[in-house]
Order: sequence, then C-alpha cells, then structure tokens
Amino acid sequence: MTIALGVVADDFTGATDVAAALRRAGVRTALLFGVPDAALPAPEGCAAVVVALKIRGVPAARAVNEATAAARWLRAAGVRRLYWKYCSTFDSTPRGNIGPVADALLAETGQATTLVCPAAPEHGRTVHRGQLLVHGRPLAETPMRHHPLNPMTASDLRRLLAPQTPHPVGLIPLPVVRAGAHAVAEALAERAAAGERHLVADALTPEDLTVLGAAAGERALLTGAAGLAEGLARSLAPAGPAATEEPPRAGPGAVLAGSCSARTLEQIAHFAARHPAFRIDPRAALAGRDVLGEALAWHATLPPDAIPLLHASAPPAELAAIQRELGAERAAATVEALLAELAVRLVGRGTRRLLVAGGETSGAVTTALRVPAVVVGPEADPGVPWTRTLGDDPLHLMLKSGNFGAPDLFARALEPVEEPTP
Ligand SMILES: Nc1ncnc2c1ncn2[C@@H]1O[C@H](COP(=O)(O)OP(=O)(O)OP(=O)(O)O)[C@@H](O)[C@H]1O
Ligand SMILES: O=C(O)[C@@H](O)C(=O)CO
Repeated sequence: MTIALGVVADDFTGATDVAAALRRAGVRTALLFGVPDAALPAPEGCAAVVVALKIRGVPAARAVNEATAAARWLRAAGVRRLYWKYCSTFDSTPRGNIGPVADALLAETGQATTLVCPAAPEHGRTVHRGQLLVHGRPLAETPMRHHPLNPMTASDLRRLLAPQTPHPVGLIPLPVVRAGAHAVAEALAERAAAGERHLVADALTPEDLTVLGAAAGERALLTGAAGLAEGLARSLAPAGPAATEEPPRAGPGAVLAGSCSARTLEQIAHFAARHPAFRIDPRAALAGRDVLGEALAWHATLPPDAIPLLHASAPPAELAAIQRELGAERAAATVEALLAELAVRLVGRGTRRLLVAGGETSGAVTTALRVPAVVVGPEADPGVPWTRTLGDDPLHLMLKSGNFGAPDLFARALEPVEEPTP
C-alpha cells in the first residue's frame, strides 16, 4: 500500500492528535515514536504514518536534525507528501522551532512555499486575518500566556513566525480561501513568485481546511496542526469509516500528569475528588528528598482496584514561583524524569492502561517505556485517542494534550463502565 502522507510531529500528544484526525478522515494510520531506525520497514497496510518527536522545546539545530532524519526515513519509505505538525497554539519561542524545521523541510523537498495554518476547529482554534484565536479569543489573551516552557504573548502568526525564519512570511486571507481551491492555488503561485516562503492561511471551519488541502495539490510539504492534516486527508481520499475498536475497559489504570495547562488542572481537580492522588514537588526532589520512593511507597498502599493519579501540575502563580526558585528547564527536567520513572515502575507493577497528560510529559514517559509504535484507537474526546502497543499483552496509552479533553475525561476514560442490567 502506498503511504500517501507522512507526518513529522513535534511532540507526542500532538502526534496522537494528528493521528486521531487522520483516522477520523478514514485513513489507516500508524504512529511511530522517535526517529525510526533506518532498517525499520514501513508499517504494513497504512495510508499515513505519523512520526512523533520530542523537539518542541529543544535547541533549533537539534529539532532540525531530528525532523530532517524523520522526513528522510518517510521519503525513503515512499511517502510523497510530508506534513510538519506543530501545536494548534503555535507553541514555540522566537528561537524556534516551527520556522527552522519548516525551512529545513522546504529545503529537503525543494519546494518554494508552504502553508502555515495551525487552525483546528475541532479544538476551537481558528485563524482569522493572520491572528490565532482560541475559542474566539486571541491566543495571547488565553492561559497560554502562562505556559511553563513557551509563554505565548502574541497572537499574530506572522509576528510569531518572523523571528524564527530569515524568509518573508505572507498571508492568504479568508476571502481568498472562501473563493475556493483554485483561488488559493493561484495565490500560492503568486506569493511563491514574490519570494514569500511561508504563507499563513486563514481558516475558520473544516471546509476552509479542506479547500486549503485541495489547493496544495501535489505540494510536497504543508505545515499546521491536526485540522489542516485532516483537511488534506479529506481532499486526498473520500472519508471511509473509521476502524471500529472498543476502548480498553479493563485492566489496572493510572494517570500521570505533568501538564500545568488550565484544562489539565481542571481534570486533575475532578479526578482527585474521586480517586487517590499524589503530588510530586520538584523542589523537594532537588532538595534531596526521595520523592520517587515516597510515591512508590504511597502507591503500594492502595487497594488493587484503585486508579491512582500522580501529578506535578501547579497553577500559574505557584509554577512561576517554582521556576524562579529552580529555573524552568531544571524544574521541568526533574518532573519529567520522575514521571517517566514512575511510569516504568507502575507498568512493572501491572498497570495496563496509562493516561499521560502533557506533550513533553508524554514524550518522556513513552521514551522511558521504550514503546516504538502504537496503533491508534478510538477517541475519548476530540484529539485524545486510546492507542495500544502491538503484541499479546498490549499496553494501552492515552497521551493527552495539555488543553484537550472535557474536565471529566480522566474518570470517563479509566473508570469501569457499569453494564446495564438486562
Ligand atoms: N510543578 C512543576 N514545576 C515546574 N515545572 C513543571 C511542574 N509540573 C510540570 N512541569 C513541567 O511543565 C512542562 C509541561 O509541559 P507538557 O508539554 O507536559 O504539558 P502541556 O504543555 O500542558 O501539554 P501540551 O504540550 O500537550 O499542550 C513539563 O516539562 C513538566 O515537566
Ligand atoms: O495541536 C495541538 O494543540 C495538540 O495536538 C498539541 O500539539 C499539544 O501538544
């Protein structure tokens, strides 16, 4: 089977989000974690392959190297169209990594111009007049202002991208998109001739994204969040039925959360009111306390059917205080290392369903668990699918983006479902 689309995703939850969107569009999708080994054969029977990397916050040179290596593997596996998936809230700093990777992949494919469209209407993200809106509010006026690693303090995508690339950034405004694929294709050709390399595209609806996907035609590289990938998939092939697979209902479950996003904090509050919860503090760990040992000892006291939550998440003011005291990167690395080791220990103790909140956190956990690839299953909420490892005794993983899912998601995903009495 030809692989129609190869996606390079900058974090692990973003990768599951885009894989779920492709599955929704009827495309059988495989999800690989980390740059695939050169000898790894292309997954059988899949029309799309997503490679999940953990390059959102790393130095730009490293992000470029890993993304290029993943793109080369995908192209060697026969992929003609590449997609660079970044966050629908454009998580990045003025140093990168969205621009540098887009430039590197453009050079790799020999293409002159690409689209930049983080719209994901499914998640309430739209682009209008080049502004990124989250449920109608400019990005910089949302809690993303307080993100622990990349606070987003501007909303204009041209302004956000400009410091990340030496190339001109232009705009395809909504009226052009609404005029249809032909008008967008013409605008793309004109802007390319004018030397504009990155074209921010307005999109408010799934239909706008399908138009953009269709306009891109045979272009070898598009960039954006899950919405444009789904639009591209819809324009490539009519939607088929999504594979039918039940969510995993049984087996010991646990939640590990390192996301400090507003939605994760709500989900933690909801879950902790019903289930045992343990809070990890990086200050204690760096002061020399055996936080891992304490968490494991706490876990050992729980009844076998408990669904524990272990988390480090802190509200904005407390997070800022921790970061001032420890340094943001040191604090984050400490939390990630602790949660990753906890994941390994919990799975060692029999956990088979693991919900992980946060993209960086999911990257750390999945890498520590040495999971090479998963099959993408049903979504519990938009962009939050269950995935499972291959083999006889699969591990079920739900990698949740910080801002995704309803407040009761953790409970809904993991609590046993009462069978209706006949
Ligand atoms: N108490 C804390 N103090 C300092 N850093 C923390 C704390 N808790 C979590 N972190 C760090 O904050 C970062 C949160 O990023 P992560 O990507 O996991 O979540 P997110 O940004 O909400 O999710 P997504 O990327 O999916 O939107 C992680 O690196 C984590 O280790
Ligand atoms: O696009 C999004 O918002 C998510 O897929 C994501 O990347 C979160 O890390």
